[in-house]
This record gives sequence, structure tokens and C-alpha cells, in this order.
Amino acid sequence: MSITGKIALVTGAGQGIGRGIALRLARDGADLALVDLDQAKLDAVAREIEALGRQATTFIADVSDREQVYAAVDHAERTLGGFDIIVNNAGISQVQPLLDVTPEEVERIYRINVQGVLWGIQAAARKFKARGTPGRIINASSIAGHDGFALLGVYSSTKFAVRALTQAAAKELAADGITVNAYCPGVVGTDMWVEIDKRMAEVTGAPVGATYKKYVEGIALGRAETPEDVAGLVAFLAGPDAAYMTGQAPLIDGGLVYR
Ligand SMILES: NC(=O)C1=CN([C@@H]2O[C@H](COP(=O)(O)OP(=O)(O)OC[C@H]3O[C@@H](n4cnc5c(N)ncnc54)[C@H](O)[C@@H]3O)[C@@H](O)[C@H]2O)C=CC1
Ligand SMILES: CC(=O)C(C)=O
Repeated sequence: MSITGKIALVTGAGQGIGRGIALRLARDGADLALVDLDQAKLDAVAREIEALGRQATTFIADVSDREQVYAAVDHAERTLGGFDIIVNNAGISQVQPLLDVTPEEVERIYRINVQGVLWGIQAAARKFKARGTPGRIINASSIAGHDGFALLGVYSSTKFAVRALTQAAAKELAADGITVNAYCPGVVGTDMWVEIDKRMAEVTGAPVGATYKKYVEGIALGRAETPEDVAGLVAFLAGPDAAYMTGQAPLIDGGLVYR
């Protein structure tokens, strides 16, 4: 119960890693603002959180739109009565050889994966400063933010960019008592990897399922990652034991990329 009574906002909370993070933070005592594009999915996660005895509120926002992200943070504060933690988790994948990628594809993924994180950092930091309280900002990077992966080149570059924003924001906001860190998962068995595997099959001709299998076979601990594995690290970054940690982007990947 290390974050009891704290108010946390999680983007991309309707499924996958975001859902796992929201449920873990609720178990650790936080009340949750859940942000995503699909109301029905958000409602289902909100019911799970309420069943744990915590409050949950939902808000539809596209993280690539700065005004919508600011509105989500305002909604969280107004509805739950405070604002302490933001997890900028929403993101999309893109499997495309670098030689084929189009300007429209680059723009779309940068608007969501990079600008979405930047607007979340801005909105949360402005809110923490206005309230005069310390806060935690936690961003989704990836193993692909430490290593550029073939056919995931533009996606990898967005996750490197998240690490850069995390480091710079940590330096700019430390004097206000705000810490900024990222989490770098490996191969997590969510819809994102179903999509990556399907696209890899289209691009390389490998059978469906083969790319995911190959990646999982490379994991030292011998199994795919779960959203709960990721959520454990995020709970640490949100909690009191991470008070002296900022600007970092730790890997949690079962042993796949070593730094
Ligand atoms: N699945 C994996 O193996 C890994 C995932 N990650 C990162 O973790 C984060 C979550 O990934 P998953 O849960 O696996 O993905 P997912 O595809 O299962 O879920 C992503 C969620 O984000 C939401 N979302 C997408 N675009 C949005 C937008 N513009 N505005 C608001 N919400 C939006 C989707 O509706 C969805 O609910 C992403 O940033 C991803 O890049 C990092 C490393 C590995
Ligand atoms: C989705 C993702 O970040 C990887 C590299 O698995």
C-alpha cells in the first residue's frame, strides 16, 4: 500500500500493458484516471478497479492531441481531487522496412509515441507545479529504445526519443521535486505483438506466429513477458523507493537486451 491515496493517470489503459499498470497501481492503493480511445474498454477496466475498492474515472483522449491530454489531466484532478502520477503508456507499433516507410507513416507514429509522451510530460508537470506538489512522470519506452530493431526502425527511433525526453525532462523538472523515468519492456504478449507478428509475416513471408516465437526463444528467462511483469517496475517507479531516481530508463525484458 505504498501509494495509498495517490491519484494516477494512465494513458492507453483500456488493454494490455496500460490495463496491467492501472490494476497494479490500484492494488497498491492509488485511485485511477483511465485514458484511451475506446469507452467500452475503459469502462471494463474501471469496473475491475472499483472491485479492488479504489476509485476510477475514465476519459476519452487521443494522446497525439495536446489539448485532449491537458483536458484529461484536468479531468483527473477535478474528479478524483488531486494529481500525483502520470504514466504516458499509450503507443502504437509499426513494422515497415526503412526503404519503404512513407512520410504519413512516420508522422503518425511520431505524433502518438513521441508527441503523446511530450504532451503528457507538459500537462502533468504544469499541473504538479500549479498544485505545488511533487509528482512522478513515467514514460513507455522499450527494448527498442535501447537497440534499433530491423523492420521496427521508425518504431525504435520513437522509443529512443522517449528516453531523450525522459532525460531532458528529469533535468528540467528536478528543482520542482518532479521525477521523470521510463520503463523498457521486452516482448509482452499483448495485441501489439499480435499485430507486429502479423505484419512481420506480411513483410518477410515468415509464417504467422514465427516472429513472435523467435523473439520469445531469445529471452533468457524462457517465457514471454506479461503486463504484470511491466506493472511491477512501474509500481516501483511510482512508489517511495524510487524517490531518489530520475532520468532513468530501466530494461525489464527477462534477459534480451543487456545494457
Ligand atoms: N507489447 C510489447 O511487447 C511492448 C510494448 N511497449 C510499449 O508499451 C505501451 C503499451 O503497449 P501494449 O499494451 O503492448 O499495446 P496495445 O496495443 O495492446 O495497447 C495500447 C493501448 O493504447 C491505446 N492507444 C493507441 N493510440 C492511442 C492514442 N493516440 N491515444 C490514446 N490511446 C491510444 C490503444 O487504444 C490501446 O488500448 C506502448 O507504448 C508500447 O510501445 C514497449 C515494449 C514492448
Ligand atoms: C513492441 C516492442 O517494443 C518490441 C520491440 O517488442
